[in-house]
Amino acid sequence: MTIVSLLMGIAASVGFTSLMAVMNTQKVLRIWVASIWINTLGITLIGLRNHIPDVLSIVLGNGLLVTGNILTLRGIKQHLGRPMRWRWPILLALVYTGAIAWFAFGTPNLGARLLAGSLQAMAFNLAYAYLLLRYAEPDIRKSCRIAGVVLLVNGLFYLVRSFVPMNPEASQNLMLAGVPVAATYVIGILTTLASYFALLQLITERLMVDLRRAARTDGLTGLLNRSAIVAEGREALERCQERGQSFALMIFDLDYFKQINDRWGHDAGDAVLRHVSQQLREAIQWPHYLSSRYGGEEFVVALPGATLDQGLAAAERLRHALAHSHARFSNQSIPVTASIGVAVARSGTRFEHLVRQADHAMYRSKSDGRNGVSAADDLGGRLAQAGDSRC
Ligand SMILES: Nc1nc2c(ncn2[C@@H]2O[C@H](COP(=O)(O)OP(=O)(O)OP(=O)(O)O)[C@@H](O)[C@H]2O)c(=O)[nH]1
Repeated sequence: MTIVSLLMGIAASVGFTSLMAVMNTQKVLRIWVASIWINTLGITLIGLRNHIPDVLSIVLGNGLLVTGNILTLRGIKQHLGRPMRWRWPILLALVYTGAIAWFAFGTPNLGARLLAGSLQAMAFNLAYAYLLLRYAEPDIRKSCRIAGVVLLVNGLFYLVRSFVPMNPEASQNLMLAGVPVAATYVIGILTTLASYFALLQLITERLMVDLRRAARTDGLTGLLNRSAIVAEGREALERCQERGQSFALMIFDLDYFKQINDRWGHDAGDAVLRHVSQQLREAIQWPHYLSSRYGGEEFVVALPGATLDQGLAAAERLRHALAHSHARFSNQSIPVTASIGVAVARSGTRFEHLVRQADHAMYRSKSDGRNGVSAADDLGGRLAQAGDSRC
């Protein structure tokens, strides 16, 4: 059984390590790989009981097992985006290792050591399960629920194990502890295997969420990309039309952006695009809006539920914020303005048509001197024009 545990530990450690090479964006995997290797080393030392000094086998072996559990806890907390408070786990580890040492050398008692081992494993597994079931974010909830249940079962298994009677003849030798204790070790191998699979599927779902997010996000600004705003904008527009709500859309294009690139360089241009996206996030002030980088220096913002006046007000806030803030790049201060067009959906308007209407309005802002806001043609023409164009 010791050999089976050891082989399983090595196989899991090697498997997780090779996964880490492929999924190198998943930082939490490194923590779990370390925890699995440490657990495997702990099991190996305990298994070598008759070949190495007791202090290495019993004390260090158990100390490594509890250290591995602390690292697993750290990984789960990181996975859930929660801070780790080290004090309690470390205190528990010290008390546990001290108790093991006491029941090995002070008052030798194999039964007490097995009980302490079961209780610490139970405490950690129940803590993992609680965290996963209680704090999962919605987009990774499915894997957290499955893993939470697996680890809960693992924790309950260790609770039951703490009541399993030991062969009184066993003295201090775990290998003679009797069939019921041996059976719990076999079941323990299976539940540990299940918990490794649970960790794996946590990582897999997180990876899928990250990939889905990357596929809909513009890498430079973190806003939605063009295909995502079209898909999500269409859905939002349909929902508003079904509920009889209005829906405003603004499109804006930075003014003379080519000159920024030519004068300060392409990296400075990128810094300006990031600055614009930051100003956009602060200025829009509308619930559930969708914002995107639609093309090179062109942005689209959808405002579900907004009327034309509300869309124009948001556009003017943004225009003003941009015109009165400079992007910073390498100690340089780069001025930037935008020309904005706003359109509002009529019943039956399609999203692409709304974008075209807003686009026409935006070009009117351009031809009227830039750094301004215009409403789509059938909505009253140009409404605002700031006089402080930077060029
Ligand atoms: N730095 C940087 N530049 C980009 C990016 N995407 C597009 N551009 C540049 O954006 C510039 C757009 O230039 P134009 O279409 O002439 O527009 P403009 O200079 O803003 O002039 P107006 O729109 O008429 O005010 C081009 O020089 C593109 O190379 C990007 O991701 N980063």
